[in-house]
Amino acid sequence: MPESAPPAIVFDGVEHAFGDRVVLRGITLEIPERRVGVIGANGSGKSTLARMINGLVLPAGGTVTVNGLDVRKNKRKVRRDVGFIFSDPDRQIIMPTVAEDIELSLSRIVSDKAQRRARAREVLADFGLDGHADQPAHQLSGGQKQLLALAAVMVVGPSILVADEPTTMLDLRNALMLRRVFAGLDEQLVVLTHDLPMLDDFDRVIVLDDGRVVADDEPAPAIAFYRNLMSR
Ligand SMILES: Nc1ncnc2c1ncn2[C@@H]1O[C@H](COP(=O)(O)OP(=O)(O)OP(=O)(O)O)[C@@H](O)[C@H]1O
Repeated sequence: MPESAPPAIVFDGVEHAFGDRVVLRGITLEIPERRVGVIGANGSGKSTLARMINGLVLPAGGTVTVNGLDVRKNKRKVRRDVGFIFSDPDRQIIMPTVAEDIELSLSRIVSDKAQRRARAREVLADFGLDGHADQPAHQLSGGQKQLLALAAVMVVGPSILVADEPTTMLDLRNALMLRRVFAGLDEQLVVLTHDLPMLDDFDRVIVLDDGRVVADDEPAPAIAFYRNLMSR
């Protein structure tokens, strides 16, 4: 990213509540870093914060800006720029077969069917799923489904990827595989996770507690702060 580019993600005085429950309290953050982790106790507001980056949740107060665009006013454009991976890939996989799922994503950007089919095969190979193209998607293992969901999101070329607890369903081998895939991505990555070692080589880790940023640092000090907070 050129030094003059504005931070890709900006939260400015963001507040949010669901009914009476206040979930985010005055969040102000500029996030230009490429790999950012967000950690915090259950219910601390991580998912709500992450969903604001692609307009799945709009802030009740303050603004969220992505690639210079106010998310509230540019939801469609921002949705194209921000890929979102849910922790449960079954929420994301739509089509019966693995290849068809990728082809459906591609239909947003490639109009020719034969081109979509060829591109889907390439993408499946990139994500270690070649050989599964014609398999029913529901027959994949949890880790393979996670990879398919990721491939279907990445294939449309988002500039930012937000992943909400991407390793919760994965065994150690697949968690490590996902880490390798993430490490190889050029896109900006925001990961919400309870899998703390995953963040060791990230650029920045943000700690949320009860809707506030309570630490924001390099991984080692931020994770140490969080461990201390949770053991109190
Ligand atoms: N759609 C909703 N309607 C009502 N309350 C909600 C909604 N989404 C989240 N909440 C509440 O907001 C609070 C923060 O939830 P959020 O999912 O952002 O936390 P989190 O830090 O991601 O938690 P976890 O680690 O358990 O996933 C919780 O108390 C939750 O019950």
